[in-house]
Amino acid sequence: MALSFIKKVFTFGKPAEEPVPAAVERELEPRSRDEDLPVADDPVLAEEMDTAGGPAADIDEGGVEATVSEDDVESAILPAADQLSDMGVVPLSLLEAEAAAEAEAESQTVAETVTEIPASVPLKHLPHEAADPVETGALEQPADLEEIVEKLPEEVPTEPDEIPTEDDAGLDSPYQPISPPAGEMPGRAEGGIAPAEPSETTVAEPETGSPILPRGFATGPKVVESEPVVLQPKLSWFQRLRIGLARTSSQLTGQIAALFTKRKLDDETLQDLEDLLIQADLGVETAMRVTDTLSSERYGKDVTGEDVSRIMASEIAKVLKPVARPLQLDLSHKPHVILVVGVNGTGKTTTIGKLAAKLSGAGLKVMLAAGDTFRAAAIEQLKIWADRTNSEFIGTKLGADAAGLAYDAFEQAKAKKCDVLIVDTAGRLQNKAELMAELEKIVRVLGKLDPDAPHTVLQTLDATTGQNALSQVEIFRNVAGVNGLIMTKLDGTARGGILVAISAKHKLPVYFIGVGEGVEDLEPFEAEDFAHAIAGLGQ
Ligand SMILES: Nc1nc2c(ncn2[C@@H]2O[C@H](COP(=O)(O)OP(=O)(O)OP(=O)(O)O)[C@@H](O)[C@H]2O)c(=O)[nH]1
Repeated sequence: MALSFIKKVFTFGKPAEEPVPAAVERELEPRSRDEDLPVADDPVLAEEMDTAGGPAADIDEGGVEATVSEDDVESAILPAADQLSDMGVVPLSLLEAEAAAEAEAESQTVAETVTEIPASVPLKHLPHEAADPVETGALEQPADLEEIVEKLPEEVPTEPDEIPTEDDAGLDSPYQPISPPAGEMPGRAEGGIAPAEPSETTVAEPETGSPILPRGFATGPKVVESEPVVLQPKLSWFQRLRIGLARTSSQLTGQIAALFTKRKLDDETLQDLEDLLIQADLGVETAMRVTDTLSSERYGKDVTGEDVSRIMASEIAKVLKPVARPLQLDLSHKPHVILVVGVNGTGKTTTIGKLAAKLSGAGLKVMLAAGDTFRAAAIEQLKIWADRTNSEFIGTKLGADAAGLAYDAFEQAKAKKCDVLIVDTAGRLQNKAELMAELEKIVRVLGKLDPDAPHTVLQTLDATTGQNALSQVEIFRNVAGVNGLIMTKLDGTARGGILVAISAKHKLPVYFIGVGEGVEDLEPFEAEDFAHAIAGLGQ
């Protein structure tokens, strides 16, 4: 089963691409980066607190305290009993007597209510109406609810134990949510994360004699969830692709539909369509293919938006079919080295994690090498992916030489008999000559260990960058010998058409596409599916 999976996703055999030139001197001295990488600013919140002084002590002007008797004090503070009722104040003794009378009345009402319930009804089935003291009149319905709400304390004290912590978050995502400190937890009213409310089913206090358990454990019988868990139906890959490309396709088809409302196909409409397709990043070549085919089939006739979408899907598929190829793993090389390159934030590390999940899930031994030595977070992120995917991991200290790390990684992967070594690299803009030279060096160093290594040089492209992706491919291809592409972030962009333009221009294999941040959001690139999804058609 594992082998058939690998065959589906990857193809074994010698890669079709030219081997990377090798035999260049090894240069492994440590170096530091002189390029500024973007850093996130931490917002600082400050709160000022005012303290008000109390009133000054009652001391006479001469600084001598006045002497008064106890009786004087009492008469000065407490008015006479007959004056109290005029002031709307009831002496404490009267309040106590009233409270006692109320309590007696209440217990009588409850007793009456209980006698109305048939003895045969089990307690848990007691009708709410009968037991509700408001309904039964045992408690008076408050006359003015707002008045009561006003009297409630403004802030409900938060138990530290109720606040979810990083430990509670689980490892479903490689990015761990960071809980704010207890004092900064946003309240439910603000729409943020509210501290968990104590549930009736939680055992609040240990029974007498039972051990005190660590936080997160409870004693008592197994708690049954009160609400059934509703499982979301699993979407097919094509459905996920359609959803991911929805912004691209809805914009494109909406504009096409508007163009072809009650219009016969003439030169002007064809020109408008060509402009529209170019603006949608599909590229001049593909735009002209679509208009030529449409013109030869329907010139002078009525045309609907759907007619255009069908022809567009068919022409896009013709461009994409030659590049939709599986990633060839040559397992006669152990390890098969995949070097992952690309501009900052294009999804290199995430894609490596997704690839490692597929490969190790199919039974291959994988090693991940943290060649992005500029960002501590990138090293940590890759380590998390390695742990999640049961892959071997090799990293080095921040600022160390990336080519040296690649060299060590190759030797370790070989010693550990890994099938695949995937080397992450720091993101770099294609116009930064020095950083691009570092990539060249990584390729040279790997080539000293195996003349064919790196066997695959994968470039990740962020679909949201649009036209800029075209020049990214051009330069990375020249410097690092890119021989395969993965396009990420096709979800949430209206610029998915750029993949068609890149395929038409560079004709490099497109192995996978990413339509989300989850581990399952990377799939082999299928030309027909992609063409249909982008044209807003069914499979
Ligand atoms: N929506 C979406 N987000 C993605 C996809 N692939 C990656 N991302 C997100 O893009 C962001 C950057 O991804 P990384 O994997 O860190 O990118 P990188 O190229 O390694 O970044 P650098 O190390 O800075 O060069 C992260 O938030 C990822 O979760 C995708 O297919 N769809």
